[in-house]
Amino acid sequence: MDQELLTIDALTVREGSRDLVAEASFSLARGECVGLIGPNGAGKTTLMRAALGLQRAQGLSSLTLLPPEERARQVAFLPQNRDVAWPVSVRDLVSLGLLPARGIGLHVPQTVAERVEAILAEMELTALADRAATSLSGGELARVMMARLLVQDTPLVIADEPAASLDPAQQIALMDRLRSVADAGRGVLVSLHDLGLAARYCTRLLAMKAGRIVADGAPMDVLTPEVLADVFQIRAQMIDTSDGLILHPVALTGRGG
Ligand SMILES: Nc1ncnc2c1ncn2[C@@H]1O[C@H](COP(=O)(O)OP(=O)(O)OP(=O)(O)O)[C@@H](O)[C@H]1O
Repeated sequence: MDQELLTIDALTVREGSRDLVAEASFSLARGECVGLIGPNGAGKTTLMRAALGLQRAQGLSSLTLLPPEERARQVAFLPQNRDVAWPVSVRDLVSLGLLPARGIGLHVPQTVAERVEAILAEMELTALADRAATSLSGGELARVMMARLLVQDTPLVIADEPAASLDPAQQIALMDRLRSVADAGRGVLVSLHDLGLAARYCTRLLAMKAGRIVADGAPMDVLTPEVLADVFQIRAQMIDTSDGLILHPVALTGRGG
């Protein structure tokens, strides 16, 4: 079985005279939960979209070599923009994730319906299944979008800031789920702003600064004082506990600095 789920080679996204993503290269193998970290505007979303073929780029992404139907079976994507334009029910919204599997039409095959109910239950969304998605709170909608992502059961999952707007318990549940996707032999690429979650749950981190991947490795090898200062302009207190690494960011200077 091919272990590589994604290969990116010298991927570059140019806008005018600026490289939003500059010569990004990495591979992602089965079993990996790769956290993409970096400050606002570093290029994380642009890199993910270019890797998926949603944004024009130079260089190689193995996903863009696949025909559209095969790409849809290979990768599921959670975009940062979670706007829902119509008052579609939660159940239907999650079911839409399976469009490549079920085809367009009103008829939902029994196996697809069962899978949707199972993921709704797993994500504690059964009670909300008949609610209009437009009536949900931000955190509830984030969980629905996660359910729509996970229902697809693709070898590769790409999620852009899935932890945004979730409460602490839901953030932990989300990261547990993403990690178990990787532990089951699939692969995850996830952008995160919470460096503590990234350190505890990711098997590997990619740090981006101004469009470039400037560090790639195990969390402890990436979250060094040098990288934290250079990429994030912070330092951090790190405590190794039985619950995993606790990382508390503080400013380089000033209060707490
Ligand atoms: N179409 C565009 N034209 C010009 N600049 C763009 C375009 N799209 C994105 N950018 C710029 O590219 C940079 C990278 O944006 P991107 O959304 O990839 O960053 P990010 O790391 O995901 O940031 P955040 O953490 O804030 O979501 C930003 O400075 C953004 O303003």
